[in-house]
Amino acid sequence: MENIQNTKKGVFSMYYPMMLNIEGKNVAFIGGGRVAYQKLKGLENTKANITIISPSIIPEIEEWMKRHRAKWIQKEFEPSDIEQAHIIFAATSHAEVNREVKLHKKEHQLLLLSDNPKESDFLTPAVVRRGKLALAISTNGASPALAKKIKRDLEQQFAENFGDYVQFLEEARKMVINKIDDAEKKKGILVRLLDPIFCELTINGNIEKRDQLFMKLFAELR
Ligand SMILES: C[C@@]1(CC(=O)O)C2=NC(=C\c3[nH]c(c(CCC(=O)O)c3CC(=O)O)Cc3[nH]c(c(CC(=O)O)c3CCC(=O)O)/C=C3\N/C(=C\2)[C@@H](CCC(=O)O)[C@]3(C)CC(=O)O)/[C@H]1CCC(=O)O
Ligand SMILES: NC(=O)c1ccc[n+]([C@@H]2O[C@H](COP(=O)([O-])OP(=O)(O)OC[C@H]3O[C@@H](n4cnc5c(N)ncnc54)[C@H](O)[C@@H]3O)[C@@H](O)[C@H]2O)c1
Repeated sequence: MENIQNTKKGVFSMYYPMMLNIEGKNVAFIGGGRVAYQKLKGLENTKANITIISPSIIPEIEEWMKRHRAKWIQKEFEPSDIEQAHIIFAATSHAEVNREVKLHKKEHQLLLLSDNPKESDFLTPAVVRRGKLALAISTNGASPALAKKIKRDLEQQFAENFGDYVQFLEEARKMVINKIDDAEKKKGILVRLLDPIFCELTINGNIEKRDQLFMKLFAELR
């Protein structure tokens, strides 16, 4: 009940959403169980340097490592393991080990304690990805299960190939920006590209018709 009152008064700390480019950054996992696996999947295609420190890893992680680059060091946590890390996931089943990670991390390193959001520097939202579109859902830690449920709902709303539409918009935008100088005209075409017909034609695979329509619009409005 105390939390409900805090929320009403607006005194809880709000987390800040960001899209991080972590290519080449060192990400350390302490623990190689279910939670570590869930967070690892979220790092797919980020090109981060991932190291897992854990005496054992679950078979799912072993399988995952065949398709994605990550290094497993089979041992228990020691403070020297996180010296070079930019981001740390402490996901062991032992609260005291997680606490030790917190104790030894430096001020500038970002730590997630899987068993203690209040003591963490960040949390991980539920994410729906469709190509370059990312929809992140967070409850600020209030109800991870709700974040997951909303994710499932959104997965139904956004077709599997919705990323193709985002790709089309990116390419069309590049062309508009390269070929048109007038700011108002540019904006006009970019807004018209959001007409649902372009989305529908892309999702249904009518690419030729979509591109014809785009060229027609481009010729009319340029
Ligand atoms: C969304 C998602 C993303 C992801 O993991 O990638 C995510 N948790 C997911 C699922 C999930 N987690 C838990 C359940 C069981 C039901 C329940 O307990 O409610 C379920 C549901 C299930 O598994 O079905 C248990 C749980 N979670 C945390 C604690 C510790 C605590 O709160 O103290 C405990 C208790 C552990 C215990 O009892 O010991 C903490 C966190 N979990 C977060 C994220 C962060 C807040 C996100 C936000 O709300 O903004 C935060 C704060 C830190 C973090 O981990 O980042 C992912 C859905 C993934 C997907 O399917 O897409
Ligand atoms: N944040 C979340 O979304 C979430 C969800 C569920 C559970 N949890 C919490 O996360 C923690 C981990 O849960 P889990 O289901 O992944 O547990 P798990 O038992 O599947 O995995 C724990 C991992 O920690 C490793 N480990 C144990 N001691 C270690 C040490 N000294 N050094 C390095 N690694 C060590 C084990 O080898 C194992 O790989 C629990 O505290 C749980 O309460 C968090």
